[in-house]
Amino acid sequence: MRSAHTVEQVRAAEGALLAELPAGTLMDRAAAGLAAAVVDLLGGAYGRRVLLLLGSGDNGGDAAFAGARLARRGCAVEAVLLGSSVHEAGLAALRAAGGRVVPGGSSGESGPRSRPDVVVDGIVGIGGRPGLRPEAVAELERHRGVPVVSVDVPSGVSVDDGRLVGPHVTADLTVTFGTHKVCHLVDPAAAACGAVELVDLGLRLPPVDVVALQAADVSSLLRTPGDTDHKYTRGVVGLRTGTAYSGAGLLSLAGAASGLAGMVRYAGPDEVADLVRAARPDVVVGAGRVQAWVVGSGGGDAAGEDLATALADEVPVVVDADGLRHLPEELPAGTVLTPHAGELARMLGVDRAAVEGAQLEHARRAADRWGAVCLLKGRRSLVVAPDGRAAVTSTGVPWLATAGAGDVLAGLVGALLATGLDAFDAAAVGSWLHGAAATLASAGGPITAPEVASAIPEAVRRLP
Ligand SMILES: NC(=O)C1=CN([C@@H]2O[C@H](COP(=O)(O)OP(=O)(O)OC[C@H]3O[C@@H](n4cnc5c(N)ncnc54)[C@H](OP(=O)(O)O)[C@@H]3O)[C@@H](O)[C@H]2O)[C@@H](O)CC1
Ligand SMILES: [K+]
Repeated sequence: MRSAHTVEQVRAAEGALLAELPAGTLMDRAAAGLAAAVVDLLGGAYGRRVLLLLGSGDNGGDAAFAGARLARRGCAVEAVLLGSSVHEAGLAALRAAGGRVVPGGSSGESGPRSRPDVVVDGIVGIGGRPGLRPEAVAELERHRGVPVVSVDVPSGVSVDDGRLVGPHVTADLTVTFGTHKVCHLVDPAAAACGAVELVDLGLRLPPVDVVALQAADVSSLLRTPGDTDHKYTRGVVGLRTGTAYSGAGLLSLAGAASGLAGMVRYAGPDEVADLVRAARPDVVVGAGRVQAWVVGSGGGDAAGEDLATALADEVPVVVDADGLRHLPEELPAGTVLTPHAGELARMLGVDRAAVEGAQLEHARRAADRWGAVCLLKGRRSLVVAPDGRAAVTSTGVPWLATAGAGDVLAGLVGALLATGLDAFDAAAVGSWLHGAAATLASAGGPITAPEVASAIPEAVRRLP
């Protein structure tokens, strides 16, 4: 499991370790990992040109000490000082190793002589305020097109919630220390990190609020049938979907009928039921006992009634699409809401752009407001529990942004709920498998929602 900690948690863990270790040990570990990552990126050290952008804090210190290591390995290292002060020990080490300070701004005679092979962003780390100063923006602009390695975090992003406020660095690689920070996992900041590499510092860290499941976590959460299981003990998922738009109903069925639950029931209107019979002989048509319901996908105006009927059964419910317009004041624990940014914006009475810019915050507001799990769909879908715990989905491909993919997801999450997973795990595992199935189906090319549903069993087979 990839875990992200808050700045406060990192500071506390760092403080405890600093008290036990000789001065400079942690920064030395950080700088060694950073220098190694830069060499990996460059494919070597000797003769490579490295430009360091140094701010006034320890983030600049990390970059300067890494620069000293790179200079000793034969890199030509130059540094532009962008802070109100500089990490003196780091700068002294850099100079002693042959690195030199050059002025920023327009390239004069004493400025950097040639285009660097890599820019190392040591402007600010976890002590930075969101946004960048104009000199930093100008310096970054000057080296546009050169690969950027950010130290700890891309400078300028909002570290603890993944928001982007004002200018920020967009990195190709971010080398972080001790643990992931929220901005490495949560969009939109996560998209500014590029690849993220974690350097272990030996910090002793507390339990976390934000995680990203990995394949092994999904594998251990998934309920696989045992010898004595039959279809009812494996769980029955029911769908009241497609009441207005039968296509969405069929897609939610395709997600639900991916083999994870023991049985799928369809309880929609007769004309859609006829289509279901023709398309899916494995689906049982007609209402009956279920362990979880899926409502809302393609529900249109009937979604409110579908939701009320499903809630009356007192089993967990997935509420998707049109169902989200009919939420009661309170929902039972065990409900999963699956909005995209536009739907969440409407639910909370805010602009879509506000949701997209602060995804974790808004998903938490909805989870808290309705006492339900909120699965906010996006490039990195977020699953948030009413107590604030969050799981970020790191699987998937941009091709997954396609009509009907959300209906498949709702059905899949319903099937997982029916197998007995709690709402948070069902949403997190479902979202992970949905992304993994999309990646498999895509193989680099375009995909359709039915193909994503068809690839779910293969995504499960490939789990460790
Ligand atoms: N924790 C750990 O375990 C370890 C941490 N380590 C490292 O330490 C880093 C944290 O260092 P830190 O605390 O010195 O803060 P950091 O982010 O470098 O700079 C803050 C200073 O920058 C300034 N400033 C603020 N906002 C700004 C802005 N938008 N734009 C421009 N400038 C801005 C402001 O100073 P000012 O210029 O305003 O005087 C402020 O004081 C951490 O990310 C990691 O790299 C590792 O060495 C190993 C172990
Ligand atoms: K940085």
